[in-house]
Amino acid sequence: MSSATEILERKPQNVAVQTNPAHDLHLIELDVPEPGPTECLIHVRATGICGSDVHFWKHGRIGDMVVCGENGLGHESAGVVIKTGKDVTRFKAGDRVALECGIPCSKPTCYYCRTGRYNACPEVVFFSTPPYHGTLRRYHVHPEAWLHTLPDSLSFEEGSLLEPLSVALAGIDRSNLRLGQPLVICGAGPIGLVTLLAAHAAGAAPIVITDLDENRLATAKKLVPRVRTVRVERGDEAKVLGEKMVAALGEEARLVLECTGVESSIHAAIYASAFGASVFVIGVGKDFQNIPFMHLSSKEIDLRFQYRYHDTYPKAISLVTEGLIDLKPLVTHRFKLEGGIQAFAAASNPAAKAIKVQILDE
Ligand SMILES: NC(=O)c1ccc[n+]([C@@H]2O[C@H](COP(=O)([O-])OP(=O)(O)OC[C@H]3O[C@@H](n4cnc5c(N)ncnc54)[C@H](O)[C@@H]3O)[C@@H](O)[C@H]2O)c1
Ligand SMILES: OC[C@H](O)C(O)[C@@H](O)CO
Ligand SMILES: [Zn+2]
Ligand SMILES: [Zn+2]
Repeated sequence: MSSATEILERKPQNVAVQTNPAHDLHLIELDVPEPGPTECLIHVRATGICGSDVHFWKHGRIGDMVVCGENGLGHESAGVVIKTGKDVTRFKAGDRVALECGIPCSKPTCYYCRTGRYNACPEVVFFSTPPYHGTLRRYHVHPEAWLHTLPDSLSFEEGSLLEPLSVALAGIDRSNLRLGQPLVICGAGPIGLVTLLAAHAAGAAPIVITDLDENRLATAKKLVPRVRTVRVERGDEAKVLGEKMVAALGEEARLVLECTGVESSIHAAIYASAFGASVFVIGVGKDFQNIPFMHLSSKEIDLRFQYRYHDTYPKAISLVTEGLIDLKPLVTHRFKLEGGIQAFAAASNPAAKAIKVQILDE
């Protein structure tokens, strides 16, 4: 028996981490699914916890994506193919893969799929976004088309971190960041930090990063020593905070990558911006937010947004394998699959000082 299929004998329990409308985060044991003709059965070896997983658990919704029943979490995953459907051509048992978790319809009649902007597909199945289950489970069936070969030089953890890196790359790409461009990043959570790594690789200079949390700013400095940090105090007035960002950058910002989704941080980003600047919001937050409308208008500031990503995995894999981006230092906590509940406790408790929590299975 190959080592890939031996796992099913050794660990037949398909343990998964789920939430529900009662915010009851729990482990459950599911049947091992059979792959369809164009699907692969994956042994999920590493899954990172995303802020949105915590959100679906604690708040039961992100915008109009609402937890309505039992909902498996996790969409930052990498693993090993253990079985293939009869029509699968690119993978075999034993192959190491990163999972791209947004599965668009891919129909030629779908404008967004046909034109390549498949993150906008209205029929997308995004694993872990209600009503679809997530990949935080031992065994998961995934369409062949949305698996990416994980080079041997990359660990499963790095494979799972390609997902938040994808978010950052999509934002950076659409923001038109240029070599030598001064940049402000708001928020030094995993998304802000991955954005920092990518912006550093892309040649932004100088770079300022903000956060409320001193520990996260210290992590930013460790990752990119040349970054300039601005500590935000709760209750800081947005205009004053904007001035602090300008002082740290040495000029008014022409581009801000906003990675918190918090209203006051978006305001500060706007006040830090020059005439004609772009404030590019990657963070997600409250359904309705106020904006300093006349300030945006009189300074012709573009307020733009990013929703997930398309075509970023191959780029993300190249950037990591070529040594331009090192994702490994982002992982601060590791748990076994059976410790999934404790993993979520660490990811959601600021006192644990976690950046990226990983759930691993051998
Ligand atoms: N657009 C997308 O497709 C996409 C994809 C993934 C995640 N996200 C979103 O990106 C955001 C960041 O994700 P994350 O995993 O880094 O979340 P996180 O909550 O771990 O990090 C957010 C950081 O922002 C900091 N922060 C909060 N208020 C602040 C303020 N006023 N000023 C400066 N910093 C402040 C927090 O201290 C924290 O370090 C979240 O809203 C997440 O849901 C968006
Ligand atoms: O990384 C992808 C994000 O977490 C998802 O888009 C989530 O915010 C909503 O489904
Ligand atoms: Zn996510
Ligand atoms: Zn489509």
